[in-house]
Amino acid sequence: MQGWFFNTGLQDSEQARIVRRVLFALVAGGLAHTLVCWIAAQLGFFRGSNAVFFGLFLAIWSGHVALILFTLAGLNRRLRDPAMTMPVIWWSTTALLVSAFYIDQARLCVMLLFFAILQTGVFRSRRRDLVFVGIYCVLVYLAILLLVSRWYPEAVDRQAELIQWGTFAVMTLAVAMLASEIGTIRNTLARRNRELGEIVERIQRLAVRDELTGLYNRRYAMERLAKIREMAGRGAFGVVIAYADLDHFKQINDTYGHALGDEVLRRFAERASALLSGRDFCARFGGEEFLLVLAKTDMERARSVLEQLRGELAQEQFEHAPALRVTVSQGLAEYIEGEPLEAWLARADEALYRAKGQGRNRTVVAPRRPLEGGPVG
Ligand SMILES: Nc1nc2c(ncn2[C@@H]2O[C@H](COP(=O)(O)OP(=O)(O)OP(=O)(O)O)[C@@H](O)[C@H]2O)c(=O)[nH]1
Repeated sequence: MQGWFFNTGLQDSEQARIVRRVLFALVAGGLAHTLVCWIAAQLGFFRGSNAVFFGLFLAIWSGHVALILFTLAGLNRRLRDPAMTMPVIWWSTTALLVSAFYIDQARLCVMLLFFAILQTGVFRSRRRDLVFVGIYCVLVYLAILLLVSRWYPEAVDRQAELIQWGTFAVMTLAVAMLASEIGTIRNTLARRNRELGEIVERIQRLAVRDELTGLYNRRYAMERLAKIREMAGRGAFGVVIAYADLDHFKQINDTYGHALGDEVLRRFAERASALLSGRDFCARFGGEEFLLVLAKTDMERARSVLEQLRGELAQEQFEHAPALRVTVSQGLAEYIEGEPLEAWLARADEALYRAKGQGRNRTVVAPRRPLEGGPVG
């Protein structure tokens, strides 16, 4: 039972689409079936009284209505396939077969409706399920012929009926092969779609992220920083930026190899990301240079975060380089109201330059200086 029932979390729009489809399949299909049988009955091809005819179609329509009510009540949501494609196909095929038992001269006409039923599943069902229902229909159709020719030999032309059955069986096989072909195309399309989705996801990621560290790339970081600066410019909050540059990184590469250099870059990214929160972010600007943006922050807190980062990095242990100690130089600059983005970045860069010049492994704060031609807060 567990395989059949579970909650799919179906959306309401999807459920509405399913209800419309089930309604259409059962009402339109049911009407077509009833009409064909009714015409056959008017032509005297229905073997049975009016009571049998009405009793039969009352039973068939009760089944149709039950399936419709089941869907309208939303109980289909709990099925593995909420669209109920196969249950509807199995039920409609059975209804068709039962009516075919009573209709002698127009039996094939009634059975041809099976292809209309089958096509509702071609795009939605598994090949195997359609093959099963095809075999079921062909065999039960044969069983009906054998029973009718045994019980009512005067009502059937055995040879003609068998030829019609053979044609029906071949057509069912052809439709099953077509369904199989469509199934293969569907599977290929689904796989391609999946692959395409993954590629799009990767491209979107690459457009904003640095592949090695997973941090934002320079282009995206600059976009975000410009927006944050705008908000800060409206007096919403203070922002501090920091350039961070790993010390003697070339030497690390030369001594331990490029792979370990990459590992160092990743560790720095992890440490920095773990320390930042909310709107704060860290981006890789290229090589071993990073930009950290600390929003809603004053210089005191920013400095303490950056010092913590420097301290944690110095404690990092590397399995393949136990003696390695990684240090970083950092230059901080707090946003001054009205300051252009380039000037703000240049101040942070100058501070970093000074940190390097003063012997590295330190954090230097850029002085707040008046803007040319304008007051500074
Ligand atoms: N492993 C690795 N190395 C990189 C990557 N990108 C750039 N580099 C290397 O980073 C090194 C940067 O060296 P430099 O600019 O001389 O800086 P530094 O050795 O850190 O010296 P200072 O910054 O003055 O302390 C170069 O050797 C680059 O080849 C990368 O993605 N992975």
